[in-house]
Amino acid sequence: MGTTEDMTRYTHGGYHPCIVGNILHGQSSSYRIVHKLGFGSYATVWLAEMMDASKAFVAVKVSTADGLSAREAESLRAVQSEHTVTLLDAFALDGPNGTHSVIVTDVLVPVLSLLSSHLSPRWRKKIAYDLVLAVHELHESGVVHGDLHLGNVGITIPQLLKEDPEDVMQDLDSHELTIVLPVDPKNSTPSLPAYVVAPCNLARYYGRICGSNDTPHAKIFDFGSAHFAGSQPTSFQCAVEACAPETVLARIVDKDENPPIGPTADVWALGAMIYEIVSGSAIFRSLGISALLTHMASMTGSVPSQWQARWPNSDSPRDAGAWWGQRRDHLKKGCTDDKDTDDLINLLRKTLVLDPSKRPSPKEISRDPWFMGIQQDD
Ligand SMILES: Nc1ncnc2c1ncn2[C@@H]1O[C@H](COP(=O)(O)OP(=O)(O)OP(=O)(O)O)[C@@H](O)[C@H]1O
Repeated sequence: MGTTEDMTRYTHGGYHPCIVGNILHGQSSSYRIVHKLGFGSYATVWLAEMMDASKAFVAVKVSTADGLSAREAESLRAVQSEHTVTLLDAFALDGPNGTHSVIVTDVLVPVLSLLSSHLSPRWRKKIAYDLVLAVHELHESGVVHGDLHLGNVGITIPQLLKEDPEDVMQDLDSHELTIVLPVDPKNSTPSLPAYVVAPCNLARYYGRICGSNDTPHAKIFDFGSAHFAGSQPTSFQCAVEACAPETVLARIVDKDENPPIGPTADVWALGAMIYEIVSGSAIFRSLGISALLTHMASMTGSVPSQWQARWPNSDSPRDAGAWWGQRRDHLKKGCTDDKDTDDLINLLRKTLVLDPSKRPSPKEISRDPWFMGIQQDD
């Protein structure tokens, strides 16, 4: 993905042409757009100031006008917990490209933008623990996230509410704007914004005002693929680094365009996220989805009997102990000592199990010895 969204998506059914200074009128307040936070396939996300006495900063996610994100607010309402992004407002916005679902939430610092910096093992473990609790709470509410990966995890930044809004704006990067000027004036259309804005670097701001000594508090966002257990998501998304084997099998071998995604796929993703939080890199780095099955079998050692006929090279000999042994040093860099590393590998091998019915529940994961010490903080 580039640093700004794909311009061709500013069309009917696509992105809303937001620019800095726009005011959006919600149900509980109005919001003045002051900067860009990010963008995805289904939305642009903006830093906005509430236009009330609080002048609080919020994140405003303006979805594409294809209706695919219409259920995000509904799922979020069902799961509100301290480990999911806080829903502050939800409303519809009519514009030149159609009707967009808008949700307003608290501002989070994307965790991926922080992982490369020096972070203590305890910091990493606390993030992992928050995610386990998040998935437990989601499943208790009957909701499956359906697209869990570290790109959808952020750290809260309560300091943002305490700082003077003018100081915050001064401390954030200045706006990097690219003018949108069609070569042929006849192609000018209200579907396009006057300019596109590069997202601000919230991680740098966070590093400056919070530092890495703070105890982090992680939350999950992007509920665009969330659905009630037993139903289907409106859109299929699967991040290669956290996609469950049953989903890969259905997609690649059975050619199912919209495979069912259940709670156990969230648990697989949890294992993949914990690996990445500690080691700093994804468990199946730089692989395409079609290569995943072979690597998953090497990691686990064998393929469940019910899948053997459909799994590529299912009967090749494999040594899962050697697979984990090769990654031990890498994982140890994010752990406190040898025991901590061994406990982590035990937890990962218990969680990243091919057969979905044999994976532990998030509650069981939260009681794992690797989390001892962190559990007592809660
Ligand atoms: N609450 C938030 N606080 C800060 N930044 C956010 C917040 N929500 C989203 N973002 C930023 O905007 C980006 C896009 O958001 P999101 O993932 O919700 O959109 P999407 O279109 O549903 O994405 P995808 O293509 O992954 O489905 C995120 O990667 C993140 O950088």
